[in-house]
Amino acid sequence: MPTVPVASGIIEDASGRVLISLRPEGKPWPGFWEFPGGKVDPGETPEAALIRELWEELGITVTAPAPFRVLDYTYPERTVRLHFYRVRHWTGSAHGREGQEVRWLYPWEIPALECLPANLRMTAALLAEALPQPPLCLIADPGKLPLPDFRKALEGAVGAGLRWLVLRCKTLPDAPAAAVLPALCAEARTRGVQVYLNHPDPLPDWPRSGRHLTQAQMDAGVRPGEAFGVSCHDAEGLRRAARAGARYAFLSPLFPTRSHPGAEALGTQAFAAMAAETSLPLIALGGMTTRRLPEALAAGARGVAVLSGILEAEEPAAATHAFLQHWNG
Ligand SMILES: Nc1nc2c([nH]c(=O)n2[C@@H]2O[C@H](COP(=O)(O)OP(=O)(O)OP(=O)(O)O)[C@@H](O)[C@H]2O)c(=O)[nH]1
Ligand SMILES: [Mg+2]
Repeated sequence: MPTVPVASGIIEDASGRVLISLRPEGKPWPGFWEFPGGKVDPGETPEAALIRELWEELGITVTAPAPFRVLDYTYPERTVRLHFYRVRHWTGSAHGREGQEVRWLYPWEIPALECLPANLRMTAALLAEALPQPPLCLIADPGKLPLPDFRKALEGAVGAGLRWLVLRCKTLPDAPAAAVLPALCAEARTRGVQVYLNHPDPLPDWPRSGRHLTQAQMDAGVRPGEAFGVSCHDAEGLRRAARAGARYAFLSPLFPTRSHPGAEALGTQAFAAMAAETSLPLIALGGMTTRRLPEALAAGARGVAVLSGILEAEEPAAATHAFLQHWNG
């Protein structure tokens, strides 16, 4: 089966929204959303095809498209090689010139729609860009340590460059903790850390960047506009989180872990298979060590989450630093 080259544009406006369009009746995969574009003609470069297609389909004249990703995907009827470009400069007003519906959406609004299967990984790559950087998440559970030690561990991790915190309270915090934790969240945020709250209650007045939810909490309802991620353990959970509008998913346990000795680890193969079929950026959790971090990323994780590996380390700052070295070099 010959490979069909295709050029598609991730057209992005100044507010960060991207344009997607609905495939019309009469084409393969009608009713699925895609990034506008089309087949590269014989003798044409992908860039020239992109410029031509975006004029034909949207009535815009694109300048300086930037190559972003090249992905191959095999449909039952053909294999396509998708040349994705970032498009930030154009003239004209984009509209469905062929009668197709178009929408401007934030990247995290895309997974809720029915999109071409070849584009799932592309959408995950876009969403991954919006994650805290570096994408190392500390799951900080104040129930695991005496409060002063917890505070010291957090300070150490943030001082070492940690930029992503999930504050996990499995139960309502006791009075001393409840008096301290909101201030810890606020302080972390002033230091550039994104704080996601994982808590039995919505906790409306704690400073936060978003919420981290269990499946049950997600089902109970998400506040419109609030950023959230979800803990998932299988493909069905990932599909539900994507439909609900999650910005990322934890997928666990990737490796065997002391905290859940009974749970069977997914392993890298099952993890990779799920990563290939979700539009959410996956954060690998479970038994994570600095040695295993590259394996997790090779399996398709866009980041990793660590609990005891940092919080219960002798030196939380040194442990954080060791994980971050993977990104900071
Ligand atoms: N335009 C576009 N096509 C995509 C995307 N993802 C993806 O798998 N494809 C596949 O790439 C192939 C070419 O797309 P197309 O139908 O837009 O081609 P075209 O504009 O030249 O249409 P035409 O054949 O009616 O002239 C289709 O098999 C489509 O399923 C995407 O994001 N955008
Ligand atoms: Mg097209």
